[in-house]
Amino acid sequence: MRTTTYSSNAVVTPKVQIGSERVLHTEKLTIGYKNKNIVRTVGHALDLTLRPGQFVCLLGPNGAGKSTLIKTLAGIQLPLEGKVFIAQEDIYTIPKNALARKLSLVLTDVVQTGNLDVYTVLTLGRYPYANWFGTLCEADTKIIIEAARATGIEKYLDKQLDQLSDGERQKVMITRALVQDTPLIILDEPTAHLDLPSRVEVMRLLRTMARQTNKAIILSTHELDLALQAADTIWLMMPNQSLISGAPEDLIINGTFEKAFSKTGFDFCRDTGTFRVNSPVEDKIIQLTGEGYTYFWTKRALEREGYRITDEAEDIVSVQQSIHICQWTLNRSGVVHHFNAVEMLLTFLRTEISAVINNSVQSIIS
Ligand SMILES: Nc1ncnc2c1ncn2[C@@H]1O[C@H](COP(=O)(O)OP(=O)(O)OP(=O)(O)O)[C@@H](O)[C@H]1O
Repeated sequence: MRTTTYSSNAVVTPKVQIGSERVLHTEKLTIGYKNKNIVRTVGHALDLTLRPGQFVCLLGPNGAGKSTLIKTLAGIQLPLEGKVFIAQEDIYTIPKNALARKLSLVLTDVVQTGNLDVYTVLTLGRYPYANWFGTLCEADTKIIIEAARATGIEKYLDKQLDQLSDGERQKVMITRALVQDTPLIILDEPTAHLDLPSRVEVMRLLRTMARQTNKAIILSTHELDLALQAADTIWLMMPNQSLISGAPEDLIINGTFEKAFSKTGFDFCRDTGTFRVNSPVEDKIIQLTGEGYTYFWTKRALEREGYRITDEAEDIVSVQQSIHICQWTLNRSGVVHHFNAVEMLLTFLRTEISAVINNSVQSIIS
C-alpha cells in the first residue's frame, strides 16, 4: 500500500489546483518604522501568499503589527526590506490607476465624505474604469446596483453617508470595494465599532464575497471567535516579529494560538476555541454530566466560578435538558439538591463554600 503524508511544509503540486495562481505574495518582507536612525521592526522576513477565493484573517495581540502589515501590503507604507508582489508585479512599480484595478483597500477610520450620498460614494469605486471625461457608462451603473443588492444596502442608495449608522456605513465601504471589482480586497479592522450582529453579518458577507466572486480577501481583526469560524486561513502575528499561517483548526490544535495570546489571567481553551477569563482553581473540582447547549453553558458558568470539571470529583452536577424544561441537580455525599436555574446552583455552591470556610475559621478560633 502506498501512503503519502501531507505536512504544512510539504510542496504539493497537483495537476489542477483551483486558485493556484498567486494574487499577492511577499518575499522576505520586513515591516516597521524608521525614524531618523531608530528602526522599529514589527515583522521580519515574511514570505506570504494569497490565492484567488482565499479568505484570510490577520490576527495578533495589540501592537503585534497588523495595521503595519496591512498598510505595507496595500502599498501605502514602504517595507523596511523585501518586496510585495501583486499578481507577480512589484507593487511599487505598478502605476496608481493600474493598481486601483488590482487592489481595493477599506480602512477602519470613519470616512469623511462631506454630504455625499451612498450612490455617489459607490461611483467612486468605478473611477479606475472611467473614461477620459470621468463619466460612467451603463455597465458601471449595473455593477453598482448589483453590488448594493448583494450587500443589502440598496435601500440606502439615496441616503447621505452621515445619516447612516457605523455598521451601515461600513457596509457601504465594503460595497465600494466590491464595486471597484479588484481580484484583491484588503481591509483593516472592518468590524471595529460594530455591534455583534453587524460584526457577524460583515464577516459572513466578506466570506461569501470571497467564495462567490473568487476574490482574495484579507482583513485584520480582533474578532478571534469570528475569525476562527470564518477564515480559510489565519495569519497570526506573533510577538517575536514572525507570522504563522495556517487553517484555524491547525493553529488551535498545535497550540500556536494559545502561545500568541498567552497573557496572565486569560486562558485559551482548545476544547471550545474560546478564551476563559478565569483560570480554574485547582482545589475546586466538580463533575458535570449532561448534554446539549445547557451542558455547555453550565460548564462555562462553573469554570467562571473557578471549578475544574473532572470525572474524579465526588460532587456531581447533572443537567437535564428537554424541550420544555431545564433542570440541574447536585449530588453531594448522597444528598441530591435540585435547581431550576444556573444562578441558583451557583448561589448554593458559593454559600456551601463560605459555610465550609466559616466552619473551619470557627474551629481554628475555638
Ligand atoms: N509611526 C510609528 N512609528 C514608530 N512605531 C510605530 C508607529 N506606528 C506604530 N508603531 C509601533 O509599531 C507596532 C505595531 O503597531 P500596529 O499598529 O501595526 O499594531 P497592531 O497589531 O495593528 O495593534 P492593535 O491591535 O493595537 O491595533 C507597535 O508597537 C506600535 O507602537
